[in-house]
Amino acid sequence: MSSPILSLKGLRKAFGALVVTDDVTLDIGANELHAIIGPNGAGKTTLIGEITGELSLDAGSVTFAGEDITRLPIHARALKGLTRSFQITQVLPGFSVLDNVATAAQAHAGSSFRFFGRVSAERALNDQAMAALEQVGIGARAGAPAASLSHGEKRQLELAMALVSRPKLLLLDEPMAGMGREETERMVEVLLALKARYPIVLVEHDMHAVFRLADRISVLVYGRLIASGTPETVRADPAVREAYLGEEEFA
Ligand SMILES: Nc1ncnc2c1ncn2[C@@H]1O[C@H](COP(=O)(O)OP(=O)(O)OP(=O)(O)O)[C@@H](O)[C@H]1O
Repeated sequence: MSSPILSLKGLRKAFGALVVTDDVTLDIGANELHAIIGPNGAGKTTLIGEITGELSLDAGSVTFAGEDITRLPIHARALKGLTRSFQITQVLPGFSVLDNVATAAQAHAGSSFRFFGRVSAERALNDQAMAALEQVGIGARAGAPAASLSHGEKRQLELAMALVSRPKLLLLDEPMAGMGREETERMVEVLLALKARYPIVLVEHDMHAVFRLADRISVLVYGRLIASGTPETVRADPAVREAYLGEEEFA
């Protein structure tokens, strides 16, 4: 692997007596979509929280784009391009889809537009927002109120809001959650296009989606990585098959 965009070394975290991250060491390549799978309660969301800085670690280190960020707070990590989408994004339902994304772009840009006039700054933010909406496949909905979007379109909007923060790595926690077949298929198509532009860490329960998207897969069980490798290796791994006993993707 060329030098990884993200390196996790010996991560450990316990909630009381419950060890939820148990000596996790993992490299995420600069050009890969890396899926993290595992049964309910395995510690996947916790691991994402440790990467973003929402959760503190008991031990271990996190290196991002060559820099040790273990002690950096969440907003400092976000500014460096470590971008989480889903579960924390605030969509403003009364605003249009475009305004939601433009507002997110402005929040990220901070004062960097201060040399522009107000009108050209607004135009630049709107152009950026429109480009992000096109990338996630809902450009045609730009003028609609966010409240009128379907569940699947809302997740696409959240993804567009993540894209305008100029991510160096996208962390996606269950982007297909609550979606029907068609919406899932649309999101898979969006992510297939995005993975050519961004490295992605994907936590997802939908195994069809995972196997279509992932370059590599890591499997967490009770906070421990039991396997990590290409989809073919992971699918054939006896320990993984045991953890996923009965699931058709591993049959
Ligand atoms: N703040 C907390 N305090 C105590 N226990 C917690 C806390 N957050 C998570 N846990 C526990 O840590 C374990 C891992 O939870 P986590 O949500 O990371 O799992 P997960 O793999 O993402 O699960 P799912 O697939 O169901 O979303 C679970 O047993 C959960 O109950």
